[in-house]
Amino acid sequence: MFCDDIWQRTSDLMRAIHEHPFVTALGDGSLDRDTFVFYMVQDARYLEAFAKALAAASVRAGDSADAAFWAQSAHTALVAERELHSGYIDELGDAAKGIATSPTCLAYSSFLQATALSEPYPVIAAAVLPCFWIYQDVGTALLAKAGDDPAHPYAKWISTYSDPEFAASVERAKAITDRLAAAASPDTREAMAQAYGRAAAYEWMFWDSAWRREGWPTAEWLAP
Ligand SMILES: Cc1ncc(CN)c(N)n1
Repeated sequence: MFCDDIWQRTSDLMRAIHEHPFVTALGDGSLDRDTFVFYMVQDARYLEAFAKALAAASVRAGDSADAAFWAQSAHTALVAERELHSGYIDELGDAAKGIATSPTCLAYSSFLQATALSEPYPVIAAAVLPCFWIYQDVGTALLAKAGDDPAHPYAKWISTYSDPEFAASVERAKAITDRLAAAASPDTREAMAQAYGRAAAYEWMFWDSAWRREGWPTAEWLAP
């Protein structure tokens, strides 16, 4: 199956994600608050692009149940996930507005939007899959380590991505992607694997860019 294969092929990257200092500090609660807010600001912007890619998948889906799933997921990204973000971002108030969109956030968002606009439907499905699956994998691992402690500073983040309802949506996205891959030509299947791998790499880069609070190296000459 496509998903089993790709999970195997990206296992080194998954280990690096789980071991990244941003992720381990998120899990043990030691993550600096401003670093987390920087991440949340970037993520709120990223989610708009992600939701557009999901909406494109809905438009392109041949099957109406799949179309409804992608449209529902776009709604979840824009409403439920962003609600989680605004709770954390409100703490920073106007200062959040001054945080420039990072190069990595822009690159990942642009990749998803370009894929949504110009690639076949199965490739769009593969490109958005890491956004579901990797977050559920990380959320579940952090819950196992941190436990269900409401006093944990990032409890809401952990419970959002370890939620069984979110896990069900991941299973659905995987099932759709597996079905599309099974019916795809070898070239399309390879393009799906490339798109999945690229998005998974961007997932690591997104944590890393937040950890470094990545800015534009050109900022001293041109405001980003
Ligand atoms: C970068 C990123 N990737 C995935 C997710 C989970 N939808 C997220 N909120 N942000």
